[in-house]
Amino acid sequence: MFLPSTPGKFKDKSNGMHRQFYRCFASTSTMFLWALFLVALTAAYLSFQSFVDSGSRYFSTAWGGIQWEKQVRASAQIHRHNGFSVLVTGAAGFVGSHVSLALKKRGDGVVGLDNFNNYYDPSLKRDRKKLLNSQNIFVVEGDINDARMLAKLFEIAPFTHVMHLAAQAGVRYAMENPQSYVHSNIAGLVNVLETCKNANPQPAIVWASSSSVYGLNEKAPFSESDRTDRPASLYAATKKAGEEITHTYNHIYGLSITGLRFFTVYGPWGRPDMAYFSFTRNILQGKPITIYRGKNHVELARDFTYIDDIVKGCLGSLDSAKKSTGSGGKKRGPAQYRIFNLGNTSPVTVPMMVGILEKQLKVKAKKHVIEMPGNGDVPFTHANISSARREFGYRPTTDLQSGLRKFVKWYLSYYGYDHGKSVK
Ligand SMILES: O=C(O)[C@H]1O[C@H](OP(=O)(O)OP(=O)(O)OC[C@H]2O[C@@H](n3ccc(=O)[nH]c3=O)[C@H](O)[C@@H]2O)[C@H](O)[C@@H](O)[C@@H]1O
Repeated sequence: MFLPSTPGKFKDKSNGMHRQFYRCFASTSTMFLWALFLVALTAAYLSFQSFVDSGSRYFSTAWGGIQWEKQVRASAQIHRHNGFSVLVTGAAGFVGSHVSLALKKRGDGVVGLDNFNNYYDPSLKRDRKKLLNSQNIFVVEGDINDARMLAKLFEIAPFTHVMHLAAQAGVRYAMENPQSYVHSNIAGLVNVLETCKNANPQPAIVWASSSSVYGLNEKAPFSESDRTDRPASLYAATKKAGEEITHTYNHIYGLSITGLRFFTVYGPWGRPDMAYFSFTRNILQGKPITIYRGKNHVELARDFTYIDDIVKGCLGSLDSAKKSTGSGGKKRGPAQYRIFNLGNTSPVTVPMMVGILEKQLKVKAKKHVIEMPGNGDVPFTHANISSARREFGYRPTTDLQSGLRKFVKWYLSYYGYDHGKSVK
């Protein structure tokens, strides 16, 4: 039975209606029907609630519950004077795991977040997670597109900083799976920013852009003020879009933002999809490697940057980041917006990189040299790092030879000479 919401109208109805109403309730069968209706209503409500509560299932991850909240809270705990509480997205990733460990080591609170997707062998991510767990860093299994989960994290732990490293990486894979770049690097980024903008207090955000935003830029070395409007891959385009998107959140909501353009980061616990890593595996397995070459037989070159130098750059960025000025979605004044190159400043050609690997692995590579396919690659990268040096004393100290030595040592201890065969 529908009861009008306006009492006046209800009163205007005749007395007959009151009698009808009474008779209706007096009948036992009607009462039984009412009871059934109420039971059905309650059941429907409860199942709707449980559907809403299990929203995270949509992202095929598990989060929530008292135990989970306890772990988040403990992990976010700060253990040094004036320390930070940092949410690290992509914490089971290459850069994310290293940055998380470094922050924890100096006494900052760290909560990791990762969706453990299978872009590359997830068992490597699981092992990185184990490493973080052994240092009392809790890694939440969740997706940056899950707004409810992110809001919950901020409710439990008022993070001072967000180190946003979760992304769909890789330049050439963008041709195979373009949507994954939009999903993580655009939609996911916006979701992280939305959460940060609504947080009270708002955290300062440091996030990973990419050297690939320089695209077809030919002026070397690359400076932050150089053109970045000619990306050569969808990956680069999504990172460039991220720079514009973060700018709007800085402008409208007063979020403090620092974007870091990483230059081909390598090292222990690295990404198996990257050339130095897959070359190592193939060389050890006696399989051929494909070396791309530019037009007119020009060798490709990269400003390979060792992971420890990148970690120093990330921590320097966090330490020099000013506070966000807004709160609860409202801007209170202008906030800091920065972009830095984090490179090594000394590009090395790909054949030279292969030569270093051959020496350290003591195995000759079976090289297959082909013209660079039109797949989004750029011929060379070279960072000008004077901005980061000025701002927080960024000074890379590891050359490719020493860095690859450390990588090879790790690779052999992790996979062994033969285990490489079972790796994807
Ligand atoms: O600097 C960056 O911002 C980017 O660095 C790397 O991208 P890339 O420099 O292309 O790194 P690799 O995929 O390891 O390639 C390194 C070089 O090896 C070459 N290469 C790659 C693969 C291959 O089979 N053969 C080959 O010659 C590439 O053309 C490139 O010149 C990362 O994969 C990106 O996620 C990151 O954003």
